[in-house]
Amino acid sequence: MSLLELDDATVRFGGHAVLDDVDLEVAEHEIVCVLGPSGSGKSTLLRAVAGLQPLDGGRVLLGGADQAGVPAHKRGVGLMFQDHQLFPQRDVGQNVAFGLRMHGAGKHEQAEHVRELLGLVGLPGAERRPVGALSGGEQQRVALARALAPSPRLLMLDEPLGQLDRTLRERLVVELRELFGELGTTVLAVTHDQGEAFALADRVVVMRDGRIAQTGTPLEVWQNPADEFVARFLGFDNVVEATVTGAVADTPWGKVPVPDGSEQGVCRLLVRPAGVRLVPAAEAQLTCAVTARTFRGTHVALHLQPGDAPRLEAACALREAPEPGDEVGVAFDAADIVVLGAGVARVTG
Ligand SMILES: Nc1ncnc2c1ncn2[C@@H]1O[C@H](COP(=O)(O)OP(=O)(O)OP(=O)(O)O)[C@@H](O)[C@H]1O
Repeated sequence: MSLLELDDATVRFGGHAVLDDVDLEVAEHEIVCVLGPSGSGKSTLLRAVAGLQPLDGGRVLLGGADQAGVPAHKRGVGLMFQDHQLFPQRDVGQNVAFGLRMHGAGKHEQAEHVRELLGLVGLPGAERRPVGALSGGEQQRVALARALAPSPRLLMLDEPLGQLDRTLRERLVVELRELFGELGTTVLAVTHDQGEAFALADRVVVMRDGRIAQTGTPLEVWQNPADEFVARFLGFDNVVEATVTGAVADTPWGKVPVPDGSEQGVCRLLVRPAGVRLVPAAEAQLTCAVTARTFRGTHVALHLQPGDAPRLEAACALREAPEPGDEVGVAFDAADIVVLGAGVARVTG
């Protein structure tokens, strides 16, 4: 049975549905990340589950029980917000113990549990440190320990690493995943950063205008974005109109191969940058001018201009990367080409 179930959940503000008939299930021990542009309804979804936002329609069930009328503090869910909301005048230990005191734990029991939690989040012995003297990453860990303290059956994180710098975020996200795995915590997190969602989640849910645009494992969503909106949200820009006949699509870039079993007819087509290969002129399907190249650490991103057809983004190894102004030959790989489902292209925020 699912630990959390949303059943046609709807929230309206001023007549506009900010959550629009949302169905979602989160299994016990699962880590689900809700991803979407600003304003797509991610925080509203969390608030509705937490009991901080009443529903205008549908149901939220926790452990199979309808939560209608159940106040936030009786739902057994933990919430951690972006801005940590620690109590600045209290020390680390008092902050972490806050939720325990609310649950009536004794002093000794509290101290023992706080010690354990601070060890878990990588801040052993930090009980007496003033919160104001901690770095952003340390504050984040304290906020996490505080949210975990009452052992919530569901932990909800709203942009948990939003304010931290990139290196710290990348490290913490790995630590969080390990920690949740060890503890068997069920997690529903929201973020607008796909890297964070993909690194943290067992399953991602992409939201658009209050609705779920796609759900799947990070790999499924990355490999097969459901539509143009999801593809563009993930940062893919090589999307054009095409007509698929058999194993070939007619595109503004010429004929490109598509995977076996692709839907036939007029469609939107995604060519992932990895599917644009630089080849010698004799093998080229298309000739392009290199207009820009950006070093991305693991690869080089190239902007290619093929005559008057739409610009193409390609990815290649540093040692093979041509210079801006060079002419290159291009061939396409079916494995990195996706026939997208119908969906109107628009990414906000
Ligand atoms: N209390 C409210 N009253 C009126 N409108 C609201 C209220 N709360 C949220 N909204 C609107 O609902 C929409 C969704 O907001 P929500 O905060 O859920 O989006 P989000 O995806 O979490 O965005 P962000 O990533 O910017 O936090 C936005 O258009 C927002 O302005």
